[in-house]
Amino acid sequence: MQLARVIETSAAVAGTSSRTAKVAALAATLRVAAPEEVGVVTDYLAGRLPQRTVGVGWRGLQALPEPALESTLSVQEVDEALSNLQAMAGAGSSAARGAAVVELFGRATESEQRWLVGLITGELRQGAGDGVMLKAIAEAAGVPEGVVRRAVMLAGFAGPVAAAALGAASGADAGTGGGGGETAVAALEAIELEVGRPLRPMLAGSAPAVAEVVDGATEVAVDTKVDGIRLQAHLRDGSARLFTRTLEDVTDRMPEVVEVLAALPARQAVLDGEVIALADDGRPEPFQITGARTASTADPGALRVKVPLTTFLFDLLHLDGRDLVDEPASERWSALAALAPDLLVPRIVTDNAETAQEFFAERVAAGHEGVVIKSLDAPYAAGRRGAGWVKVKPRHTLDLVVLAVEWGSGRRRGWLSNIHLGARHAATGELVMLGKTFKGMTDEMLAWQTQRFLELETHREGHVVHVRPEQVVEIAYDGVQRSTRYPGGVALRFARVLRYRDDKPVSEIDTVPRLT
Ligand SMILES: Nc1ncnc2c1ncn2[C@@H]1O[C@H](COP(=O)(O)OP(=O)(O)OP(=O)(O)O)[C@@H](O)[C@H]1O
Repeated sequence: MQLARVIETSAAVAGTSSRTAKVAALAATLRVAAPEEVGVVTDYLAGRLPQRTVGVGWRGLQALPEPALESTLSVQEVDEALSNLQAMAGAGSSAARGAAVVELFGRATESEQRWLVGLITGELRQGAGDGVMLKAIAEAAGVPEGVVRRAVMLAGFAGPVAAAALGAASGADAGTGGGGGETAVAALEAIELEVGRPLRPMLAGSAPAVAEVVDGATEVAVDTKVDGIRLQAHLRDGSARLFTRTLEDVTDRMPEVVEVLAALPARQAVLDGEVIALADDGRPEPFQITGARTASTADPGALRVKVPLTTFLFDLLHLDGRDLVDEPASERWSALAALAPDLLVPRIVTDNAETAQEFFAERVAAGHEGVVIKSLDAPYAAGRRGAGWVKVKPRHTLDLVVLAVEWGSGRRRGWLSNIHLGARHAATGELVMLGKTFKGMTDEMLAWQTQRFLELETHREGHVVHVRPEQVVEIAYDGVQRSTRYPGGVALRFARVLRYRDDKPVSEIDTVPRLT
């Protein structure tokens, strides 16, 4: 497939707010991609680089060669060129890398150059969110969406799943007319959990109060919500590999966590949990401390002494040859409790709303973020924030993205201060401004954000610095009010900054909240 076709589809998806039209455009393109390239095409349309990084950043893409006049690049050629670049990232000289960039970009037209820069720097804004992509794969391969969702959970990414589904469908479709669906289902069902390969983590829905979830009739687990970093651990024969919520391998950063987990009495296991820095008295450190520790790749030997991490586990997805994802939560917990009794997240099981409320209050008083209330019979399911896990926190918060920032005045002269906040539109995936805030920032934060946002600057309008929408910020607010000023029709009441988040990609920020 020509790269131009992918770019055309990407523009069509970004250009419509209709979910159905987005799905149709994506499915039509996936259908005509050759089996060996459909995985890469899917990744590109999701704005994801299959190589994840290629050792070339924004700066390395500033001075590009003259664009080609005619479009000739194929998806496969681009993929090969990017794989070569990645291989050079470790070994090759920067001159050789520069030459490879010039060679690839010299063959690209102007719009292809622009699009490739977006792909490589991770800033393509094309509106092909996860849900839309899953639906498109299901439609193109003629299989139920649930089967695709499960395969993506287990494989971690949509690309390989599309390759399996559509590779199988195209093989079987020839002449049989419609037989592709069944073959594709079989191909998708053959995708299994693999110890060592990260799978998508289960996420939580949210509720404003414990009493709305605990109804007095059904027993549920009420877990402490530990405010650290999500961690998925894969144990194999005495070694452990650690992955973040976004499936990044962070094994080398957390030797003390590796040691604790590798010592568990299992040959093979996949564990889900949270790591956090605790103070000497056992109270959680502010999130910034855990965040800085886990983001740092510098000297883990020294960091583990200065800011040791404590591991809390809350789920077990595989144990010694047995997949547990489809088992009820209570079974998974029992197996986890037998395997790692000293690492369990503190929890109670109750059907009583008052008991749950007391536990919630006690956990919050102990410095934790809140609770996650879990159905005892739900399977482990990623991809949809459902009723299986519901989080309750003591205040309203949203994870938003910074769209622009204003130069401060008075005491804040010289600092970038008032940030413009964007949420994602639930239907279109576009970023929508919800308001501004300069509240809640410490001097340290002001200094940090001034530097950070100057790095992300795209252009200026008067005292407003527009930035690439990459920095996620957690905001506390008192309510949502109607607004004619902002395009989403709503604005946040008394928004204030809690912290900047680097552990969450912009694709997962919150959607525009409803009026409260
Ligand atoms: N006991 C627990 N069970 C499940 N998740 C927990 C638990 N303690 C802490 N967490 C964290 O809470 C998150 C669940 O909330 P959610 O799925 O909404 O993720 P999130 O969007 O990162 O939310 P938040 O910003 O509230 O942490 C998990 O990703 C995990 O990192």
